[in-house]
Amino acid sequence: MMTIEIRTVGVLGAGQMGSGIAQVAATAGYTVKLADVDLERATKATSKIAAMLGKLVEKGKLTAEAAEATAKRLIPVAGIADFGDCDLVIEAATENVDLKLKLFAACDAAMKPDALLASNTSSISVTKLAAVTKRPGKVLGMHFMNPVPLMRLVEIVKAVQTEPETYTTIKEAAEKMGKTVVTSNDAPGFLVNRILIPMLCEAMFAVQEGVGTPEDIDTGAKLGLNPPMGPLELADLIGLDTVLAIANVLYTDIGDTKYRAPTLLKNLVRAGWVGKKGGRGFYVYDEKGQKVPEGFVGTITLNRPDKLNALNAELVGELHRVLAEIRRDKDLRALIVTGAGDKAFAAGADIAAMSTMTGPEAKAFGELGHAVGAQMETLAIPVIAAVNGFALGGGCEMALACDFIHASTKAKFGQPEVNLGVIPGFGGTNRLARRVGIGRARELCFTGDVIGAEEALRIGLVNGIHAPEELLGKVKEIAAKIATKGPLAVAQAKRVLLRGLDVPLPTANELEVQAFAALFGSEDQREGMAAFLGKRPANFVGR
Ligand SMILES: CCCCCCCCCCCCCC(=O)CC(=O)SCCNC(=O)CCNC(=O)[C@H](O)C(C)(C)COP(=O)(O)OP(=O)(O)OC[C@H]1O[C@@H](n2cnc3c(N)ncnc32)[C@H](O)[C@@H]1OP(=O)(O)O
Ligand SMILES: NC(=O)C1=CN([C@@H]2O[C@H](COP(=O)(O)OP(=O)(O)OC[C@H]3O[C@@H](n4cnc5c(N)ncnc54)[C@H](O)[C@@H]3O)[C@@H](O)[C@H]2O)C=CC1
Repeated sequence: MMTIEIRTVGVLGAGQMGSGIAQVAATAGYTVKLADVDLERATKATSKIAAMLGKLVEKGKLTAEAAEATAKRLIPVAGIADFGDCDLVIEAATENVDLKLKLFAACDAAMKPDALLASNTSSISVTKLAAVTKRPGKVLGMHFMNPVPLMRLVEIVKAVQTEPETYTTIKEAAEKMGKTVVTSNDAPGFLVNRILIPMLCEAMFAVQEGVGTPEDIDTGAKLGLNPPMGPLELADLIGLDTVLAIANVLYTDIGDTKYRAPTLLKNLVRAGWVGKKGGRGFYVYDEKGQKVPEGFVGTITLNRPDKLNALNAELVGELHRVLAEIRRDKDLRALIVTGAGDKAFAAGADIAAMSTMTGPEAKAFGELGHAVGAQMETLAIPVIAAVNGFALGGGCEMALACDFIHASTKAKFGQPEVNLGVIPGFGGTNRLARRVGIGRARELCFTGDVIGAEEALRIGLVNGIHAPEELLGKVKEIAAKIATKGPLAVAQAKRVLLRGLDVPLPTANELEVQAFAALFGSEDQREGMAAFLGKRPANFVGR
């Protein structure tokens, strides 16, 4: 029986696997139609693939002409209805049996009768998928490995119904994409995941039972068994939702409790911590997908929400103590300050407590506030204010003592002390003037006006504004990014930027050059430059 010649390939699902499959198929010379839940996602993925091809050109691994020709062969489409002229469709949507059954039926209806239909599923029965189509003989599994452009294997899974010609044609297509093929019959997990997933789950059980930390388990596996990644790093890369889905298929279809998923895995997925693609799993990742060691970012929450986190002696004294502890912590690389509740960062110094103060008492309180501000400014690590609501009076001043501020769109800022017959006593005059300029600082301090987040952004009081529910996540991302940089370098940058504000420019430049030179010879300087030259991420130790 003649089989179809493959010229146009449809890829359904433009996530990490679908994008990789589209890239290798287009590189192999196929015209590729890429679809996801909508055209926007498919277009975004296509642009990402084009950027990836650009990087290969920069690295000399692909010619500019080849990259351009490959990018031209990639066409984002709105959905399955556009697969009518495809000779092969490879489904790479989320690992969910009901979804895949639905997508297979829809693809079958849209595709021409002689076209082939493959699934990149990691575990779901291909026989079951074939059975919902009118072309069961033309269906099979085409299981690529992650990351697709780098991994050489494709596991072809024969459904019970798969015709020999379908297998041969797909094997040739996989080989044209530069892959080596192994063949599996249709059984839960096929060959590779039957072996891999129990191993990943066993590593998770070890964490769950407190046998070892994720870091020790991964290091043990890497150095003791020699795979390029540890099992928990690999689980994060695959996607914990995908690992859970595969584990569930193995457990349900084989029926042996040894395949059950660990509660820890279920909980991480419930929390939305699905691994590298979601920014957090067993490890935390920055937006470039680089691992951020945990424990490097600390958070202080001003916690008196019933009084809008107003600063009383107890709260400020506690802050003083905690900051002193943080100064001694050699592991922290960034600190976030935020307010409890959804209404305030801090609505100022406690007015009830201040109302009975004498001049000398007020002086002592002001000095305590300034001591806290100086503690934050002179910490070696950056301090970021996540302003989630009112930041008035002492609250605004506390945010100003942080290195920079991000705010929720609901945040409000002001120095309303003149309404109480006093002036800011915690740095609100001078730090505000340095942040937004003397004219704006004067106006805010003289009028007591309260401004919204947009205006605060416009005048440079805050660096960014975010939806309230996204604020802390965004600030954590920034802090996590800082935590991946050289801690000594960040500390020197913070020191020079602060001290340089108060001295003439030539002196500030001298400070800079001294700090620049002082970093040479540090382990971090050697590591940072060696990592760049070795084309690998740097692993800074803060020495
Ligand atoms: C003991 C002294 C402190 C020692 C620490 C040292 C710190 C550093 C010393 C430096 C001294 C100088 C600091 C400084 O620059 C001076 C100031 O900060 S003066 C204060 C400036 N802030 C304000 O004027 C804001 C006052 N608050 C408001 O205007 C409103 O609360 C606000 C518009 C923010 C919100 O209004 P609304 O939504 O209607 O909420 P409520 O008003 O009902 O507030 C709920 C609850 O919280 C209490 N509260 C709010 N702000 C303060 C405050 N600053 N002090 C004390 N209590 C506050 C409010 O009274 C309500 O409490 P209930 O018990 O429910 O009535
Ligand atoms: N992540 C991995 O390491 C590997 C995953 N696989 C398999 O590849 C498939 C995809 O996995 P990933 O790319 O990792 O997941 P992913 O979460 O990165 O991508 C899934 C994509 O499917 C899309 N999608 C969901 N519903 C859809 C619908 N109705 N129509 C069109 N698109 C839809 C999503 O929008 C998303 O872009 C799964 O079957 C998985 O088991 C196979 C090998 C390795």
